[in-house]
Amino acid sequence: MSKTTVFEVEVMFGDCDPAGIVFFPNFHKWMDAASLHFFVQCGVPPWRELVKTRGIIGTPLLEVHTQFYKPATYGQRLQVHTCVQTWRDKVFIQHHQVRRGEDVLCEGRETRAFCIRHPDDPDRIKAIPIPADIRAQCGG
Ligand SMILES: CC(C)(COP(=O)(O)OP(=O)(O)OC[C@H]1O[C@@H](n2cnc3c(N)ncnc32)[C@H](O)[C@@H]1OP(=O)(O)O)[C@@H](O)C(=O)NCCC(=O)NCCSC(=O)c1ccc(O)cc1
Repeated sequence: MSKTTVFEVEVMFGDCDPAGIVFFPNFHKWMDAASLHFFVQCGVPPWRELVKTRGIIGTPLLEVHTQFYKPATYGQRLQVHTCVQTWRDKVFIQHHQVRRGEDVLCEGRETRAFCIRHPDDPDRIKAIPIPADIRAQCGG
């Protein structure tokens, strides 16, 4: 079963719209930060190391689905609970639940892939089969 990690966020005034509620792209920014935090917490080296040792540039996003249930505002502390819901051959679905204590504010499901630079074209990237050792580190 996948590990679950928790990434803490303190909402700042500048994260909010004029009505004082968090502007939605910020939830996606925090989910992306929580995604990398998940792998680092599982013992996977950060991408700047993996690119040098294995050519892996990171886990770009292929698809995202998010539902928003309750708003948040500045001065609040949020927790992003992250796990990998599904592992396929080349892609995985990472699930993020953004909570304020017991309250669930929103949930996102991101489809991501481990990618390298395309061997034939430096402007493109290419998904690789999910490395078995990384999957095992994440409890997959
Ligand atoms: C990811 C790709 C390289 C995959 O292309 P290919 O290498 O040719 O892969 P394939 O077409 O063989 O597909 C591989 C798998 O991906 C799946 N796939 C491919 N595209 C998609 C999309 N768009 N949605 C869902 N699933 C997809 C496909 O179904 C295959 O799944 P399995 O059958 O289960 O294996 C290419 O689709 C691409 O370049 N997409 C654009 C990625 C992008 O620009 N994302 C947004 C910005 S990057 C970003 O936000 C980021 C975050 C974190 C980081 O660490 C790095 C970057």
